[in-house]
Amino acid sequence: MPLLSAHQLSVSKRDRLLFDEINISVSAGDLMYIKGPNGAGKTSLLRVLTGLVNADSGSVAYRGQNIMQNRETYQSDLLYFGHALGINRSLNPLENLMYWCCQHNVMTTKNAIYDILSVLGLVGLEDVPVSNLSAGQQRRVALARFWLKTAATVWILDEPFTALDVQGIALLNTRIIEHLQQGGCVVMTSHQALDVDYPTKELQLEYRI
Ligand SMILES: Nc1ncnc2c1ncn2[C@@H]1O[C@H](COP(=O)(O)OP(=O)(O)OP(=O)(O)O)[C@@H](O)[C@H]1O
Repeated sequence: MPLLSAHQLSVSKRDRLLFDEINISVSAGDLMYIKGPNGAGKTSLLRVLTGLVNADSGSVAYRGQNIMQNRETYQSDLLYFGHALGINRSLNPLENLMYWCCQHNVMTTKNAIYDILSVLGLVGLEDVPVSNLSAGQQRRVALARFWLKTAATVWILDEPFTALDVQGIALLNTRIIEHLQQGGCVVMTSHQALDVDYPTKELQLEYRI
């Protein structure tokens, strides 16, 4: 049985049909790459897959159960990384991540977060307000979630490489592959070619007039 499946999804925005009759099946170890030009509907599709918004028609299932009837389990097994980072710019990285862990029922310690921030190249910046960090450093703070929410099976990632430097991209690539090898699945968009040595499923969305 697939971890995540979608059946006959259709979404319109402002009278424009973005996509229809989309079917998706993603199993443990699968990396699915949603491709398409700006405005094609990639983010809209990802948001439907997270359960944040409803499709006009069709359904999404996690482990064979509709996510609307299975909301709590799905949310606790899901890691969604969207365009908005969801970090408070007045708080420092440590405070942001402690708060995020509380919100998402992730058990952690300050020391564990320090270790992850170190992996992410943020040593010495733990106590600096996020507003004083560079764009790439702010993304790295949010990326710490990939190391924190280890129980999440389904990763849905919208342009996760944005603003990252070469080393940051390599770090994230490695973490994604590790997650897949541990039996997770990933559905993602990216405008840059994926630098991963891993079989990829692809879904191409076209810009419809
Ligand atoms: N809440 C909304 N209300 C109205 N229109 C919306 C809404 N969200 C998205 N759209 C429209 O839906 C279309 C698809 O948007 P979406 O963000 O899904 O595209 P995308 O493929 O992710 O684009 P990009 O590559 O630029 O990120 C766009 O034309 C956008 O204007």
